[in-house]
Amino acid sequence: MSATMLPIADSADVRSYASDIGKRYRRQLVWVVGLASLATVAGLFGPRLLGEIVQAVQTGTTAGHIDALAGLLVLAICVQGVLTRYAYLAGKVFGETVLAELRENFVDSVLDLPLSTVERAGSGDLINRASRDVAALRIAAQEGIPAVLAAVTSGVLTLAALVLVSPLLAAVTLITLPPSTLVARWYLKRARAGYLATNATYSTMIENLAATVEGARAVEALRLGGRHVEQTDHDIAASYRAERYTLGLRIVMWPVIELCQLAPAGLILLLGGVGYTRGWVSIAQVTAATLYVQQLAGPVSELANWLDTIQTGSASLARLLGVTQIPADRAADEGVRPDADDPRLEASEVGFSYLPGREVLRDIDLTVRPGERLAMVGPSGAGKSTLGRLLAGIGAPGRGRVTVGGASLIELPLDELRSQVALVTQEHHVFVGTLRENVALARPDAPDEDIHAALAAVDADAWTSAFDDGLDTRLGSGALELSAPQAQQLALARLVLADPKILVLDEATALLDPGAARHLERSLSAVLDGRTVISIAHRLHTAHDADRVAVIEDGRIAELGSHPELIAAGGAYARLWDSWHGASDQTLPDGQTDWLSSEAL
Ligand SMILES: Nc1ncnc2c1ncn2[C@@H]1O[C@H](COP(=O)(O)OP(=O)(O)OP(=O)(O)O)[C@@H](O)[C@H]1O
Repeated sequence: MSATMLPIADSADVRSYASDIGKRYRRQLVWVVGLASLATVAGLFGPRLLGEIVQAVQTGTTAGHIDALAGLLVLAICVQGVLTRYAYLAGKVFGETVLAELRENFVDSVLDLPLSTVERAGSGDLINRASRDVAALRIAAQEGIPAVLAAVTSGVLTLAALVLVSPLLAAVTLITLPPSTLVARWYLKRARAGYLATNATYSTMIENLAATVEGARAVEALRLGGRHVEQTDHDIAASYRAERYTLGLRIVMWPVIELCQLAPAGLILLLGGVGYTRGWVSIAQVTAATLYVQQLAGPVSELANWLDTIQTGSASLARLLGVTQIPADRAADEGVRPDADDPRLEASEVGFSYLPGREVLRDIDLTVRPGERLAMVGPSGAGKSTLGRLLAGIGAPGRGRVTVGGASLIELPLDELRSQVALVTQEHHVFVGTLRENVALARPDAPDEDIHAALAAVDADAWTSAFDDGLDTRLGSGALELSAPQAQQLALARLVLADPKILVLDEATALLDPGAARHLERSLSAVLDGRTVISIAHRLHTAHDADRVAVIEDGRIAELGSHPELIAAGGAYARLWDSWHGASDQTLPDGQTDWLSSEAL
C-alpha cells in the first residue's frame, strides 16, 4: 500500500549543509559562542572564590576579607546570569534564522517538485516531512543548537579551569572519558538509521490513513473496513517497533552517561582528602575542583540530553534536504518565447517511460495547428493521458521534443507555459476560500464581470447565481461542499479565465452525466472558439466532432486523420465507429454510453 518514498540526503550532504550554514552565519555563531564563553568564565569565579573563602576561614582571616570575597561571588553570579540570558537569546535568534531559511528552501522545493515525483511518492511522505520533520527540526534548531553551543563552551572552559586549579585532580575526570566516548559512539552509529526508519514508518502510516479517508465511501461500500483496520494495525506495529528500537538505544546510553557524571565528584573528594592529608593539594584546590566537577555535570547532562534531539533533528534535516535535492523536470529559460506568428504545437520523435526500459510512448510525431480540434482515442493504457500531459508541458519527454511556436515546453518560463497550454483533468480540487478566489486562481486581479462571464461560459451560473453571498460564498472543506460535476465546472471556469491558447482535456467532462457533458462541451466549444483543443475522448461524438482524430495504440499513433478519412481507411477507428453506429441507429443521442473500450478497438 505504501508509495515510493522521496529521497533522503546522505550524511555527507547533511554535514556539508551544516558547515555551509556555519560559514554563512559565522558572525552570528561567533557572537553566540562569545557570549556563552563570557557567561561561563563569569561562572568559573564562583568555585574559585568559594575555595578562597574556605581556605581563608581555615587559616584565619578578618570578616572584612570574607565580606569582600562574598561580594565578588555575588557579582560573578549576577554577571553570569545576565550574560547567560543574552547568550541564550542570541542562540535562539541564530536557531530561528537557520530554521526560517531551511523552511523557505523546503517550501520552494516542494512547490517546484515535478508533478510526476509527487504522484509517485504519494502525499503521506510529503505531509510527514512538512509536519513531523519540520517540527523535530524546529526543536533541534530553536532549543538544541543554542543549548549544545552553550554546553560545549561551558564544558570546555570548566574543564580548563579544573586543570588550572589542579592537574592532578583534573586527571581523575579522564577516567570517565573511555566509557562515555564508547557509549556515545555506539549510540551515534545506530541512532541516525533508527530515527530515519521511525520517520519512514510514520510516512507510510499517514499515506495509508489518507488513502482510507479519501476513499472512505468506497471502503464502506466494498466493506473494506476490516482490511484497512488491519493495515493500520500493521503500520502502528511497525512504528512501535521502530520507536522501541530507538528507545532501546537511549536506555543503554543514559545510565552510562549518568554514571560518568556522578563518579568524578566522588573520586575527587576521595583523592582530594588523601591529597590534602599528604600535602599534595590545598583545601582551596579540593573545594574548587569538587565544585568545578559538579559544574561540569550540567553541560555533560545537557549534551547527552540534546544529543538525542540533535539526532532526531539531523534525521529530519536529511529528509527535508532530500526533497530539495530532487532535480527539476523543467529547465526554464527566461529568454525563451514561442514564435507568435507560428504557434503550432509539435511533438517530434517523442518517447517516454515511467520505469526504465518500459516505454509507454514511442516515435510520436504530431503537429497540432492553431485553432484545430484534435481528439485522441485508444484502448485503456495505450498512452493517451501520458501524451496529453507531455503536450501540456507537464514533465519532459524521455526522448524527442514538444514545442509550441518552436519553443520547447520545458524551457518556457512557467507563466508563459500556462498562458500557452493548460491541462484539464477530472481531478479537481475546490480550495478552501470564496467562489471568487477559487475561480480567479489563475488571474487573481480579474474583475467580477470576468468571473461571472467565466462561470456562465461553463454553465455554472445556473447554480452559482442561487448563492446568497454570490462570489463571496465560501467553498471547500468545512464550508459549502460542491458535487464532483460542480467542482469540474469550477475548474473549467478557472481555465476560461486563465485564457490559454491550447487546451488539453483529459476526461474533463467524464464526471458529468452524458447529457450534461454534451451540453458543457457545446458551451465550452462556443467559448473556446479559435483555440486549439486536444481532447482525450471517451465518447465517440467527441471524435466525430473533431477536425482530426489520433488513434493511440500501444504507445504509438496508429491512425491520424479526419473522421471521414479514418472511416474511409477502414482501420480500427472505422471498426469501432461501425459497431457503435449500428447500435445507435445512425444517430448520436445524448445519454449514449459510448465509452471506448480496449475490446472495441
Ligand atoms: N505514474 C505511472 N507510473 C508508472 N506507469 C504508469 C504511470 N502512469 C501510467 N502508467 C502506465 O503507462 C501506460 C500508459 O498509461 P496512460 O494513463 O497514459 O494510458 P491511457 O491511454 O490514458 O489509459 P486510460 O484510458 O485508461 O486512462 C499504462 O501502461 C500505465 O499503466
